[in-house]
Amino acid sequence: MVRRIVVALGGNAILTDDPTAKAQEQALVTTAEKLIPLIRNNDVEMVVTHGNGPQVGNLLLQQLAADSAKNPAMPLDTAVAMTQGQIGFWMGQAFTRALIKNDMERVPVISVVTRTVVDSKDPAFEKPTKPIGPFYDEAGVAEMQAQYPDWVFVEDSGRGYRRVVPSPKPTRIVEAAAIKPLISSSVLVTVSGGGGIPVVETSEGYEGVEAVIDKDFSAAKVAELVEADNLLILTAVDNVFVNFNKPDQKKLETVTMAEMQAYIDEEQFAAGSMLPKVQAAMEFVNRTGRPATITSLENLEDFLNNDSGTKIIP
Ligand SMILES: Nc1ncnc2c1ncn2[C@@H]1O[C@H](COP(=O)(O)OP(=O)(O)O)[C@@H](O)[C@H]1O
Ligand SMILES: NC(=O)OP(=O)(O)O
Repeated sequence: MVRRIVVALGGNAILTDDPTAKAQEQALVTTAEKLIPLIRNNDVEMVVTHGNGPQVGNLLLQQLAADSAKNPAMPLDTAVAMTQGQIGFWMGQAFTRALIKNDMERVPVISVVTRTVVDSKDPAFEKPTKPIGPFYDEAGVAEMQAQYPDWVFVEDSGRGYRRVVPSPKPTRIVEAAAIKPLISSSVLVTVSGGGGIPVVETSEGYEGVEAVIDKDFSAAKVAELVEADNLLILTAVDNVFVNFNKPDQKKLETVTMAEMQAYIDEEQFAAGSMLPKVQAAMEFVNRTGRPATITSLENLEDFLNNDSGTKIIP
C-alpha cells in the first residue's frame, strides 16, 4: 500500500555555516539524496516542506542595505514569498539531480508557491516569537537596536540573540486542494516553504500580513489537509530527549499524546526549538489519529526500516 508522508526539513538541511547560495544549494543536494530512500520503492508519496528563518532574515537585512527611495525593501509577506521561491528553486534543482543519480528521472518535480491563512486576531501579532536571520552577540544586538528601535531580539536556545517577528498559527493552506492531485499522480512536491506566505482572508480574497509562520505547524496543517499517513519532522537530533543535554538524558521512542503532554508540563522541551516541533506533531496526531515522528535526516533509513525516531501516537 502507498503511504503518504509529509516531510518537514529543519534548518540544518539547508544552511550550514556558509550563507552563500552555492553552499545552501550544496546542502540541499545532500538533503535530497538522503530523502531518496523514502521514495525509491514507489510505496511512499512524499511531500516536502522546509523552513526559511535564516534566509528571510538575511533577505530583509540585504534589502535594508539598498537605497530605499529607488529600491524599497519589500514587506515581510513578500520576503517570505521570495525565500519560498528561492529555496523552492534550490529544492527542485537538488531533487532533479538526486533523481538522475538514482535512475529515477521519470519522477516529476515541482515547488509550489503557497499561501497560509492565519487569523488576523491571532495574539501572536502582539508578541513576536519567531527567530529570523543571523545570530548576534550582545554588542551586535545593541548596534542593531540603535538602528532599528522597533525590532525585538531574544536569546535563542543558548546560541546567541536573534530578531523575532510575529508567528501566527496556520489555519488553512489556500492551495491544498490544488496540490492534492499532484501528490496523487506521484509528483514530488515541495510546498508551504517557510511556513507558507502569511495571509488573512478578506471580502475580496486574501491580504498578505507581516509574519513568519512556523514551518513545523504549517507542515502539520499540510499533512492534515493532504490526508497524510505520517508527518515526519526532520531536525538535527535522531530523537526527542527528556533531560536533554543532562547526564541522565533519555531518548523518547514511541510516546502517547498523554505522555508527551506530561513532558511538556514538566518543561522538558526548549521553547523556540524542540517545543514547537513536539506541539506541531501533537496537533497532527490529535486532528487525524495518525502518527508523527521527529527524527534526523541521518536516521531516515532506520526510520524506514525500523520505525525509529520519536514517534507520537494517540
Ligand atoms: N528535549 C529536547 N530533545 C531534543 N532536542 C532538543 C530538546 N530541547 C531542545 N532541543 C534542541 O532542539 C533542536 C531542534 O530545534 P531547531 O534547531 O530550532 O530546529 P530546526 O531543525 O527546525 O532548525 C535540536 O537540534 C536540539 O539541539
Ligand atoms: N518558517 C520557519 O519555521 O523557518 P525555520 O524553520 O527556518 O525557523
